[in-house]
Amino acid sequence: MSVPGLQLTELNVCPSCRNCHCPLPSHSEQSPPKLTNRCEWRFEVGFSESVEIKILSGTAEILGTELPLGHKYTFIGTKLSIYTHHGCVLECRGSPSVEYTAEETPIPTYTNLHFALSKLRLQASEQNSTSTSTPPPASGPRMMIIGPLDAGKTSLIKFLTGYAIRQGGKPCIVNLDPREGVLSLPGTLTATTFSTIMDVEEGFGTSPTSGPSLVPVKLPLVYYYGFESPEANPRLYKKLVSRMALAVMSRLGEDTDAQSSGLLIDTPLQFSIPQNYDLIQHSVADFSVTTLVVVGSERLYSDMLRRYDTPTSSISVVKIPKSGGCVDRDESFLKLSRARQVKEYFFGEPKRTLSPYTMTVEFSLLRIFRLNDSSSMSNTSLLPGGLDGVDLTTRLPLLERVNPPTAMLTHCVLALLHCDVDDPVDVMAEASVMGFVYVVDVEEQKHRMKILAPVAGRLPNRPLVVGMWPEATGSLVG
Ligand SMILES: Nc1ncnc2c1ncn2[C@@H]1O[C@H](COP(=O)(O)OP(=O)(O)OP(=O)(O)O)[C@@H](O)[C@H]1O
Repeated sequence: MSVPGLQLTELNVCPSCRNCHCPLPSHSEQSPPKLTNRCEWRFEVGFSESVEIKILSGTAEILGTELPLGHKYTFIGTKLSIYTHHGCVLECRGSPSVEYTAEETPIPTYTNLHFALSKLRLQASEQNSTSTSTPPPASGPRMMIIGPLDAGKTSLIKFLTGYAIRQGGKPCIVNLDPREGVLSLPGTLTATTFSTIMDVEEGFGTSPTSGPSLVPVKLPLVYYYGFESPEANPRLYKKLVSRMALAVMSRLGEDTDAQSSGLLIDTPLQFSIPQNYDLIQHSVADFSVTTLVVVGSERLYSDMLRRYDTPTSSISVVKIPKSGGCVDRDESFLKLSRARQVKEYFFGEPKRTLSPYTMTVEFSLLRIFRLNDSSSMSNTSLLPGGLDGVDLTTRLPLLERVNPPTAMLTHCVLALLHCDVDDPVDVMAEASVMGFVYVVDVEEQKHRMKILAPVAGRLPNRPLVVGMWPEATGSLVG
């Protein structure tokens, strides 16, 4: 039971000395969990708890990132595992809501996949070092991971990224899943070149902020999609994927190391649904994918084999089992996780607090656009124009001006785009993102709104776009 207002939670009573009222942490300190070789210690931590973990001896890693001895890691609102190749002893302070040791783990399979990719990287690198042509002729593996919901796609990407970095690689991570933001907010598609260690407490790490960080920050290229699923607006989704592929390819062409390290592409669960296989086709073509990895679905694997494992295709299709540690995340967990991502973008996290800046802006100085949801036009055959077989969704503009802004925007996140306010809406929709602002309040009567921005200064004269994802959060201010 907690005390209202003080957010104090009841002390966990130690099971070994029922009445002593000592919190579990001190006891877990006395008997630290010991892991034998090739074991995973899986744990889950709620959003109202925190767990501190330290490796006391041996070797251990979290999704491919090695944990140094004696460093304290703090986890809040997460579901993870610590794996050891050779055994380790760890200290755990706090009480995870779930924790157990698993001897059956897919990590050796992940490791084999890493070494297969590593061989391809080495071949590309050797070829590039002997060639003088620009751009470098050989590319490392371009791998796309597909699979159903919570199959462990993102975890496998993190693992392969961690191992590639440990071998001195510079893989480019492309996130095509708008449900979760990688180094950005949910609702975005991103591409980031990773050459330094990931922050295991934060998932992939942190993007540039105005605060100091122990782990080197990464600079992502961000596009705003603004919906939860690619099915909500397939036209915009495909445009952004093509735009991103173009930018990524030209970036890799300028960097031989990144070119040899190749791509790791994460995809949303909708790719695994048969009626959306054209999304796989589109992304495979745009990114010139060479390896398609299917996680946790026999049917999807067999469908992909039929499509891509043909004598004329140069794509290899690989099957990877779903990890027993993958947990279904319920909607409330995911919602809290998204709200935390938005809050951390503006206010930082306990180890690195940020000071956002609140400003009041007149409506006349703002150009706000709303993304159109083309799924609302799916019944076009019932409309007069739909009878001639023309898809009316292609006639719907991608963006629509919100003028004047209404109270509906309160507590929404707006993306500030890298383009001109007078550009055509189709150009705007494909522009990359400069940053995000949060609408604190809309004063309709006074024709102005209060905005929270991550840095101080005048809002640039650029278009602001609002979508449906991430959904409006509760108030971040006050
Ligand atoms: N070995 C493991 N031990 C503990 N938790 C794990 C393990 N592998 C994955 N998880 C957790 O399971 C959840 C689902 O995994 P992950 O995000 O990798 O799946 P996904 O297929 O990318 O999901 P989505 O379909 O939502 O994109 C995550 O919370 C992840 O941290």
